[in-house]
Amino acid sequence: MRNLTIDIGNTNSKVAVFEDREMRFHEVFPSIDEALLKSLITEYDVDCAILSNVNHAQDGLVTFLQANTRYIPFSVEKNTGIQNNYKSAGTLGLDRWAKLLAVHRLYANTACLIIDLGTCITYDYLSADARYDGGSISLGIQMRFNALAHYTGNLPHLKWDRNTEIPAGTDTQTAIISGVLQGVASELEGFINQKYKENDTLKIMVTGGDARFLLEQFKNSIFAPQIIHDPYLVLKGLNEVIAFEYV
Ligand SMILES: Nc1ncnc2c1ncn2[C@@H]1O[C@H](COP(=O)(O)OP(=O)(O)OP(=O)(O)O)[C@@H](O)[C@H]1O
Ligand SMILES: CC(C)(CO)[C@@H](O)C(=O)NCCC(=O)O
Ligand SMILES: [K+]
Repeated sequence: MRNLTIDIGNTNSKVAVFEDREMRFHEVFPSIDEALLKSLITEYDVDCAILSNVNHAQDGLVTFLQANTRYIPFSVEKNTGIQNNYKSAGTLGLDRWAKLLAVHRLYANTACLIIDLGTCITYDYLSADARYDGGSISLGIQMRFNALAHYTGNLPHLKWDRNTEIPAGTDTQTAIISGVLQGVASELEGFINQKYKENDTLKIMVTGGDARFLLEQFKNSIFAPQIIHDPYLVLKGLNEVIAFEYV
């Protein structure tokens, strides 16, 4: 069975086609429209489709998928066996839920801290016995640069270059870069350490457009061997909903 999985984020949209659990196609787009979906559905002879959208609603896309595929509505009701204790399950981001479903399948019986460095940075912990009690939502890297410029009179707007090392703050420009990047690095270390102290065998699953920042910062840390980079966690989780029910 060929499944079209779609992850509409706040910056980019990610699309993948799976044949059962094998990924056949993957691409990142600034946005997606019916023409794009139509070409994918035809080219890959898609059977089922599933969508997570944490951006503004795009009802047209849903209507299109309903008409042209076997469309599977995604919600937290689609559950492969996680005990979900999030108190506002109805407002839990579906991208976060999809990642939990993915690690539940990929690393069953293993405690996982999922860190997504996207538009926002999110932290979600799934215990070895598949209990989810929630996590944290924090500002993304570029968003921090944007906010410093937006809420001040004197700070310039900097577009983050992903290759920059954390500088010493010796002038306005480097002071901002240092504050943002060292701030994120310290935050990541704090969240990881907190969980690592509870369980030093946990896996640290890293995803999102800025994942490489974490990989680079912690490549020599004690928990480096436990870090796993998986850019496709949301899409794999979406596919798992279909694979679990229909394969
Ligand atoms: N206007 C913007 N606001 C926030 N981040 C931006 C913006 N433009 C580019 N970015 C970059 O994109 C990153 C997030 O998007 P990216 O696609 O790389 O990750 P993502 O995991 O797909 O995010 P999302 O799923 O939230 O769209 C940001 O951290 C930043 O580096
Ligand atoms: C936190 C984001 C923006 C991360 O993409 C998304 O998961 C979302 O919109 N969540 C809704 C709030 C919540 O997860 O409780
Ligand atoms: K909002």
